[in-house]
Amino acid sequence: MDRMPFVPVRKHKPSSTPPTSPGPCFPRSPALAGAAGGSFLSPLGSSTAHNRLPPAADPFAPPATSPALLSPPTAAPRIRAKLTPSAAPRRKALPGAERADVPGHHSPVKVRPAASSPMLGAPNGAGAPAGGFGAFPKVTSASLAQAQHEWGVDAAATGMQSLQLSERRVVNGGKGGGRDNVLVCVRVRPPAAKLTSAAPQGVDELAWQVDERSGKLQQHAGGPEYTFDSIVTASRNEAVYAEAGQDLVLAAMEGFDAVIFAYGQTASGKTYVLSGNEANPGIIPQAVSDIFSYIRDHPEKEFLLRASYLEIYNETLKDLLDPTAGPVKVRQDEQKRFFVHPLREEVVTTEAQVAALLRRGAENRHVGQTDFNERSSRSHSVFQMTIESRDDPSFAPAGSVFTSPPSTPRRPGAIQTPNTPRLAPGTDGVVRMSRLSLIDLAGSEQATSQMERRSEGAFINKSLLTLEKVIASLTSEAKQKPHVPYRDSKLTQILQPSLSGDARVAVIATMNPSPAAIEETKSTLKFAQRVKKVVLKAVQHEVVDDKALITKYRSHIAMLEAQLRATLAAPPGTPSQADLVADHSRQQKQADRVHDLERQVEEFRSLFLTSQNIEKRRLSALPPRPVSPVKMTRSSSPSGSDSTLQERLLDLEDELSVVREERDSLSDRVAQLEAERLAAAETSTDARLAELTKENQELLVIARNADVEGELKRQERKFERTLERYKVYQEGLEATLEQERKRVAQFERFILQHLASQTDLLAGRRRSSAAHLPTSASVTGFAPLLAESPDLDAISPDFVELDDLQFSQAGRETIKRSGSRLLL
Ligand SMILES: Nc1ncnc2c1ncn2[C@@H]1O[C@H](COP(=O)(O)OP(=O)(O)OP(=O)(O)O)[C@@H](O)[C@H]1O
Repeated sequence: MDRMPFVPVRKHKPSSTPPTSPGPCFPRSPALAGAAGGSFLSPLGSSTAHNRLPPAADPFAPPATSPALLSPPTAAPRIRAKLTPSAAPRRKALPGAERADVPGHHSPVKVRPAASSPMLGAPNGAGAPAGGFGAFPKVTSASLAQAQHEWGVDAAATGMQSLQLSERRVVNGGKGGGRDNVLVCVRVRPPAAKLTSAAPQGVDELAWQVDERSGKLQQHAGGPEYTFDSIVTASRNEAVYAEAGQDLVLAAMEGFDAVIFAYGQTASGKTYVLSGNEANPGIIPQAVSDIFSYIRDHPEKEFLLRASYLEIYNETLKDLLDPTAGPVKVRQDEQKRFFVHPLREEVVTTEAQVAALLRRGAENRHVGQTDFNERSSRSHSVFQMTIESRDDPSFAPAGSVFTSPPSTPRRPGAIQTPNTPRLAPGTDGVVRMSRLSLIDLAGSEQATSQMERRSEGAFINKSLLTLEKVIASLTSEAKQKPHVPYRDSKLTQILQPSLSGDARVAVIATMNPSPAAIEETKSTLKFAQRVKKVVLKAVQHEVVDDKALITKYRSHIAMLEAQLRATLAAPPGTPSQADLVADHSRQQKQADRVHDLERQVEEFRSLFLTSQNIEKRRLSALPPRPVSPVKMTRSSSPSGSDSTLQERLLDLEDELSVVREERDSLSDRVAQLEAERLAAAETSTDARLAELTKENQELLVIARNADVEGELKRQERKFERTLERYKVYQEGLEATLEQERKRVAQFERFILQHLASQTDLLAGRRRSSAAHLPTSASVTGFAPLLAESPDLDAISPDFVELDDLQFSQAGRETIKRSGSRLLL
């Protein structure tokens, strides 16, 4: 399957109605599905089928395959713009999306598709209107029976008797005169009691009487009757899409700008109808699905699609695909048309890609809880798809052989496949460029209990009020056309190019049928009534210069191919023994260059969508189909043995499919090799990176070590110097100490001598006093005497005459510090 589950933009409680089938990504309406083998036939190509009123019992029963689908697609109407000199891009659109609009109310490019077109539906028959929006016939939607079944509402009891018809007539089918009005479809939400399982299962009182057949609506209590293009009460979103979406999507595919917006009070179902949920896909997923189906069904064209997604919150624009980018602004070009810049646009090639993009954008949207809606959109969101297309000159109608010569010479031996470039440089045709805008407006609300919600509400209401004023001015019947205040809000600035005339516009007015919401519903209906009067003159946009992205990409591919040719044509290396290595590396470089150019060409080509590659993408998701024995037999039988042209064609088709398979397997091989090459490159890059990191770390360590060493050395030197200083100091101290020691010893000696002499003297005196010994007795033997004398301790230093002693200053101080009484 090429469809991935579609995740809705907003979270909704699953519809009370079980889906008719499990919800694939962007599931098609069962009404849109083809009959054969579940395969899908373009809903756009089979609009006839949609117009058939489905059986009452099963309003979404698959229609029979339209034979028109099998007709050669060349029968499609070819529409060419007759561009005047002033048809150069009149408005500067989004970056890379310049467009040439055709001025004038009677535009030569405003073409009504032929009713007999196989793409556009059946010949004008019952219910197939002509002209205006009706040029693309309307389809029926769900019946009252379904609505009643879904809502569990007794129509008689609720005053909705008029809904009891199983078929609805096409409302407001045709408008002539080259002018269209805005298409307005009212979508009536189920009553609250049916939305929440928590709510009592009683029947909500309904304030409105709805007649889906005539598109009329009136309050039970009386009051004005409102008439719209269509009214849908069914829960299934397919019904709304059929009424107000599909025609516009088709128009967009044909080169018309188209805008669909949902308007209504908060919680009335705007997001539900636009985005829906997996079980009940909304307008956006259905539109995307149809866009891809249209491409599948138009092999004569090639397409380039891109998408953008932005929101307006509190009058500030935010690019939902690139929310961190700088401020997004609305600017005006020289034609005074507003455009948004800068805005990220992404080229998309599959539905799954678009679904992913929508999911990404939705995650960045502002939502909050209000008194009325658990997840209320607090912003207006604008999802846009830009569609570029052009005729494929190399297209050969179904059944014919692929005969066009390739525009790019291939390398010898390269397999020529139908995927070779389709357009040679210089043969580019006119490009159609259009934009489909799907806008989910924030809900208007009268009052809310929360502060933040209140300020948001003020912005929301202001922009909606400005929208109303703009609509009022546009529909004014005053002779002098009033000023249209587009400028007063971002929303109206963005809508200006569409509302001012050259786009197709549909408004889905959503309403809550409860009496509690009557005032808001009335104001929604009044708005819808007014907007219906806006007259449009939609024009088909064609671009003849190279402003279209499709042309730019094609030119780029041509340039790359030229480079590729030049690289391939480069003379082969002249190997010489001496220069063998250099030559080898040159050849390697050349091969890499070729590979790179081929990859680039392939990458750019893959952005283009054709019925062929879209189908290939879809099939590549399926398991490979074995070649049937019949085919093998036929392809191996000698050519010419089948004489009929039919047989020959079948053979050729088989050959073609073999070549395609071969091509596919080669592409796969290329992809595999590329992946291997990238992996190898990555591995070697990783290895080199690791090496460099290691080296770097080592260098860092070395650098740091170098530093540490330096630091250590510095410290060491410092320590050494300090040590030296200390050594000197120590030496000084030691010298001083030595000196002091000497002095002390000297002093001791002196004292001892002094004591000895005193002792001697004393002893002499004693002797002389005792035996009259002479006082000149020798002091020899003083020491033993000193040691032995018990009286020595009693010798008082007081006897020493300090003044007589030879002390140094230091010695004196030492003695002083010792507290000796010598100095006292
Ligand atoms: N037709 C419907 N069928 C079933 N459920 C619906 C339908 N319309 C709305 N709902 C439910 O009603 C609730 C509110 O719907 P939704 O969020 O779409 O309203 P809203 O108009 O977008 O509100 P807001 O302006 O606050 O964003 C949702 O839970 C949604 O599922």
